Amino acid sequence: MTAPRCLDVAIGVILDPSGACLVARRPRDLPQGGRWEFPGGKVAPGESPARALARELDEELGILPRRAAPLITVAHDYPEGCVRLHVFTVHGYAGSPRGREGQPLRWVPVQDLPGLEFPAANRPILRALSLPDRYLITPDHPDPEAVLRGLARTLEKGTVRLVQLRAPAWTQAEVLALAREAVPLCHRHGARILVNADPQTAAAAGADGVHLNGVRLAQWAAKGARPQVGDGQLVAASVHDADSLGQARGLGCDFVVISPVAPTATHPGARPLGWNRFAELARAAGCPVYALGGMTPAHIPRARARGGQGVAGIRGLWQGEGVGG
Ligand SMILES: Nc1nc2c([nH]c(=O)n2[C@H]2C[C@H](O)[C@@H](COP(=O)(O)OP(=O)(O)OP(=O)(O)O)O2)c(=O)[nH]1
Ligand SMILES: [Mg+2]
Repeated sequence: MTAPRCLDVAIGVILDPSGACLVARRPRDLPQGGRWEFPGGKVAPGESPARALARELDEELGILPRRAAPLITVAHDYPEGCVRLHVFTVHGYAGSPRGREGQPLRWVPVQDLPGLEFPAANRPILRALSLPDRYLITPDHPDPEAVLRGLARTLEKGTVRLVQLRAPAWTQAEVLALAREAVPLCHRHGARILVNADPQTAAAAGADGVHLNGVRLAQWAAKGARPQVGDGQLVAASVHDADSLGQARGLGCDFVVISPVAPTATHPGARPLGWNRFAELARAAGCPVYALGGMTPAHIPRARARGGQGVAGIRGLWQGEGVGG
């Protein structure tokens, strides 16, 4: 038996230059009624999601999108059926939005969106809006001072806002000591930092979340429990195939890193997945995904065009010593 098809829906996250976003309230008598939503609606047979977006924004708001870019695609099972949301950010449009179907509209700063009640399927959309297009992973260097110097130099450039502290060769106590210095350094630069460690170490360091490597991901998946992190804290994971992606989905990870997409000097023996496989896994992820393995900022458009949030990397994003080879 084939699985029932999902209902395809095109959605626009309409942003103004101040960083506010347009939301509408769904009529009470519809599925998910009374909740806030991003304007959009069902993709008609034979229509592309981008065309459906333009038609729906005209029907619902009387505007024509000028600059729309894919943000994320998420599938979600509601009791009444499965929906697949094709989400675009809209940065420019013709006309001025009004609720043509009588629906109340509001402009809300993006950082305040989590305070509104949205349909359950929207959680990954809010996550994607809160995450940057690159995720720096610190190099595996034997000298903690060199890691901190390189991290400071990288953060000073102002392009990195999300960091994974990764020191696989170190003891738990050494990772904690380094994390206690790296966390305030990142926060001073307005960046968030996840520690690749057990959740207690990440919490003890005051980090913004935990990054699960493949082994920890499998352990937590076997327990069937998402690691306990504080409210608003992130849980991320490293994924290499459909099995580990399924584990991350099961734990409700906030985002994942998929690798290796291209050949990488860090793991010279690993067979690259390639961009097509990356795109397939990204579509199935149900959360934002970063491409890792041979990535530089120049690959961000390619990653985004394939459903990714952006790129993750050591060499390609690091501004200090400590990256050999
Ligand atoms: N528009 C929109 N729909 C969402 C969001 N989140 C979410 O789960 N959905 C679901 C609810 C519905 O099952 C489906 C969208 O259907 P819709 O009611 O907007 O469709 P439509 O505009 O074509 O409406 P209609 O012509 O059938 O009245 O997607 C969201 O943020 N915006
Ligand atoms: Mg609609």
